[in-house]
Amino acid sequence: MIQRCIKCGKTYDVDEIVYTCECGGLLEIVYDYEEIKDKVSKEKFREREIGVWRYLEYLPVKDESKIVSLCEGGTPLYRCKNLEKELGVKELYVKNEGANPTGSFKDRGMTVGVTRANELGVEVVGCASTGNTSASLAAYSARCGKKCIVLLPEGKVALGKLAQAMFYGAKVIQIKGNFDDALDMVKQLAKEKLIYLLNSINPFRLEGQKTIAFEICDQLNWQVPDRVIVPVGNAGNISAIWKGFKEFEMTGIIDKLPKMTGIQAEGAKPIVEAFRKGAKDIVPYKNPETIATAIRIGNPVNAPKALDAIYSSNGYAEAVTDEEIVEAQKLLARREGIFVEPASASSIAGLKKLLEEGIIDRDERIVCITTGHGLKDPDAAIRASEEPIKIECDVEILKKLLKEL
Ligand SMILES: Cc1ncc(COP(=O)(O)O)c(C=O)c1O
Ligand SMILES: N[C@@H](CCOP(=O)(O)O)C(=O)O
Repeated sequence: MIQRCIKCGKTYDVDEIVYTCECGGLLEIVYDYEEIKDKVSKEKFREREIGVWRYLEYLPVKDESKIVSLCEGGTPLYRCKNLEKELGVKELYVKNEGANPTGSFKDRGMTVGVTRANELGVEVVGCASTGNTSASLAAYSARCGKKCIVLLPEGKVALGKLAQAMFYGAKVIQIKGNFDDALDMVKQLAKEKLIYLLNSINPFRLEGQKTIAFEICDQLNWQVPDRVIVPVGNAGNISAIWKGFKEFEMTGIIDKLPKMTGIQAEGAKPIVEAFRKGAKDIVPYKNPETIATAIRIGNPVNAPKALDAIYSSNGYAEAVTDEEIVEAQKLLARREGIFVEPASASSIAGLKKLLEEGIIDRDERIVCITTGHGLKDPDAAIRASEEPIKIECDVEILKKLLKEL
């Protein structure tokens, strides 16, 4: 197992604390896949609880006694027949990552990233966040008694997420800037070795997130979807999921790969713009803006990995408006009973748009990833809903209202 630069190929020992290559390239964890192939089987996976650690052989952990877990992963993969009818698509699933312990997919990354911190014996962990990363890191660091500092863009973090980071006991710092500014600041702390950085620039964290791909295959009884649609912000998740599918293919668990499709918000879409030009690099947004605060990111650190996932898989990238996001959020709640936060609904909004544009074939087997729970952002949900009706304590009035249902 080594850390390898995706740009120049330089390798680093796994025990070295390094976030990017000296050439500036992103790092990834590379394993001996022949060795993994000999150790794993579909039957062996099934002997373990479903969740991140079912796929232990693919995870960068040397000392299992150091694992920090809150039973993450094992999230439901819902077949969505009502939406299939509504949108006119043959086979649609939603992988609901809001069902994780702190309500987002970040827990998959944190169980591995914080385990890594535990193995290294670091005392202070930190991150910049639009909310979910901080909630998750605060919980996992509490679980193993580490100090935690989180930097948030003031006034732009959904209430539920802020409450979580505060309540789990992290040192919460709000800055007068956006997420990208906050990330620059914590990167500096990490460079000076003052914190162990657990944003998705850390390749160990992404190893946990790739288990979304493993679980999708497992839950579909080892069939592979034609397409996976993912909301994109800092672009770690789509990159990690793609790595997961590739590793399952390399080790003989599956025999095909899905088209990776990334969805950004209209006001924060540097990856979509790069994709439209066929470029490998993005032009960052200085002032990203969207109701989906989780993906309000102008300079996604994992853009090179995400663009590679999209190009190599023959996938696609599209942007959706805030109105389309809210409409999709309601659709998912009202047709399927799945309540997600706005950023999560962008995968559904993107699906709808790409079907209408004829980019997605209606016969495809599709998995949309919904990344965070609806209760993370109660303000957004209330703003998008009708006011509750207020009445006197009179059952006759109530009966009249019942008839209007
Ligand atoms: C709910 C939610 N959805 C999507 C994203 C985007 O994921 P990524 O940054 O890995 O692209 C994030 C955070 O980044 C998030 O919190
Ligand atoms: N939406 C994210 C933004 C940070 O992304 P990360 O994957 O690099 O930690 C958040 O929840 O903070």
